[in-house]
Amino acid sequence: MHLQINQLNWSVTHKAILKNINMTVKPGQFVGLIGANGSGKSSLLRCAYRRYQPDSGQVLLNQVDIHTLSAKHVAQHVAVVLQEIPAEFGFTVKEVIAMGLTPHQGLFSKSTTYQHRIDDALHKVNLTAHQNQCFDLLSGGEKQRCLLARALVQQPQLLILDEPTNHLDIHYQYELLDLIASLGISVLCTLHDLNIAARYCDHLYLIDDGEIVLQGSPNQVLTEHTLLRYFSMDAIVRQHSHNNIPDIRYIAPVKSSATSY
Ligand SMILES: Nc1ncnc2c1ncn2[C@@H]1O[C@H](COP(=O)(O)OP(=O)(O)OP(=O)(O)O)[C@@H](O)[C@H]1O
Repeated sequence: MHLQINQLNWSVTHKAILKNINMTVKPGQFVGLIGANGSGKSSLLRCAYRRYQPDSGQVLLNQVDIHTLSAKHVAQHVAVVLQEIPAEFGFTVKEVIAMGLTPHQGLFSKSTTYQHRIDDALHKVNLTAHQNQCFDLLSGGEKQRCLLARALVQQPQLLILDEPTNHLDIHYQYELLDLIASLGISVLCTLHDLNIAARYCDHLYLIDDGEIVLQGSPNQVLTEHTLLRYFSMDAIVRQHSHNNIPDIRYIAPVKSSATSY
């Protein structure tokens, strides 16, 4: 799926949050959106999956304006995993995952395909043993994996993820991103861990105060200069010898007006 964002602006109570955003996610591309806290990453994702209506500009899915498409049509092609984990669901893990099939109901309900998709997603996120447990009783990381499984059963062509590694231990951070990368679908994903962004993303967009200020390959974007200027971090950036991607070693935060104690 091809996602194109053109000259998008979005504001809240006259405060501009997103300013003239241009962005492309090509079919099969894993695109990372990085930036400091409050820079506009989640807001941009919300515009991308049509939760927010921009003041101006366009979000195009395969060249069609997303706001001319039905919610059901969008949900059949785009799956979203957010940072916020629902507090009180009252459903079992399996039931939560089955909710991902709602946009396809009628096509798959009660069929073996329906069951197979759920079983496959449970297996992929290693939650088969928890399938009949109440979602509310899962750990934070297990909830995160369950919500990813709910997105996987949708079999989306575009996956939008807001900090998918939140709550995950280091093993599951890598395992889940390996899984997402192996799907071969278009991915737009916010990430705070820049070494993980370097490893998994084909292309990065760096947002600062609502504006895209840099874009390119991880090697082009993740430089010592970028880390100092946009993240106020002194760091040494080398290249991994085996895969040529940036390897960031942080030294110390640089005190700025935003980080005065
Ligand atoms: N609905 C809203 N009403 C008012 N302000 C908002 C709203 N949504 C976002 N903002 C503001 O827009 C700015 C960007 O917020 P956003 O959540 O997009 O940042 P972010 O880059 O995702 O941050 P973080 O890394 O901390 O998750 C923040 O200053 C936030 O307070």
